[in-house]
Amino acid sequence: MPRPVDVEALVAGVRDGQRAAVARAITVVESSRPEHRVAARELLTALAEVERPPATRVGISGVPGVGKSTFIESLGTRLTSAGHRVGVLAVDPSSVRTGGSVLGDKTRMSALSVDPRAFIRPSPSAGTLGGVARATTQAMLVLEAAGHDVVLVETVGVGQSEVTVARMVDTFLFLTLARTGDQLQGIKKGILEIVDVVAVNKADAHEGQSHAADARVAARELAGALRLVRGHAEWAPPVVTCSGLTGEGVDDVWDRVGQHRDHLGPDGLARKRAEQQLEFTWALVRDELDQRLRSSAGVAAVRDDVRRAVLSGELPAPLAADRLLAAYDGDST
Ligand SMILES: Nc1nc2c(ncn2[C@@H]2O[C@H](COP(=O)(O)OP(=O)(O)OP(=O)(O)O)[C@@H](O)[C@H]2O)c(=O)[nH]1
Repeated sequence: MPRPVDVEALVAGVRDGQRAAVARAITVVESSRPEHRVAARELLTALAEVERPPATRVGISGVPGVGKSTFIESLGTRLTSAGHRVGVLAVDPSSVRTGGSVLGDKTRMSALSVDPRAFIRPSPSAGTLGGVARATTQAMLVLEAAGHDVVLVETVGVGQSEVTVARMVDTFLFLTLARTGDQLQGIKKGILEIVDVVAVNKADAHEGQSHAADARVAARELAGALRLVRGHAEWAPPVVTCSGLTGEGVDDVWDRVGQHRDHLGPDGLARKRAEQQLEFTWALVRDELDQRLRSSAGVAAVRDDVRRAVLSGELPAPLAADRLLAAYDGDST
């Protein structure tokens, strides 16, 4: 039997920043159990009333191996030493498929995971990217109500995960590595359109040689490429170099995040967040519709027939789509 949720006690615990309450509250808001959904709504409504200045929400992305965990460990411990309270969340679309949670792995952030001023939560595996995004957005609200003034959301560049994260944060930071030749190789064009700050990581001595100069060349090339892609946009994303391992340049990266925030200003930030809420609303609706389509009895009844007819060339795709949609509509009316 699941424990019943004492929403009032949970709200009080979260408000006091008690770790156990924060962890439990996140479990409740992430849960898809019907009894939790009711508690989650009550909880989120009550937490929304906790007055806190808006936290700094930063998305951090980069390919596997770019050094995200090491960077977050370095940045996070600097921030907590400076008096901040830091929450780390993760959006890992691969956990949707495997049911496992990879990102936000505490063992890879050994100092931050035992830091009393930090709270790390791995990616939920909530069924779909939309489900993960919903869970993470709500976890972010819990962390903020608990007094975390910085929330870092880590993601890898799989599928739509970067765009999803960019839509839930104030500033999107992309970590990359210096490459010889084409700096853009391996960077999805879409990334350049959504980044606010870029950092060329591992700008240190490794494999027996210094990579700081390569990183600076890479940063210059990337800055040029960004100017081409973004044109004369209001904000020209800065490209800096850093090393999560030695900590060099990490403060500079954070300064750039701060500059981006200053550039938005309080009104810009409020507008951005309001627009994100609207986009998120529709993303949730699309996600839910997709789920309903998959579980529709009407669609299930005609699916095999339609499949056979399309494969044999009997039924053109637009007509096939109409048939599936009619079956779905029949289901929902
Ligand atoms: N030289 C150097 N190596 C680094 C740096 N940051 C991370 N590494 C190394 O790069 C490897 C990957 O680091 P992680 O921090 O686990 O990277 P990640 O991007 O979180 O990795 P994934 O789990 O694969 O997504 C590890 O072997 C780190 O020791 C850095 O700034 N400089």
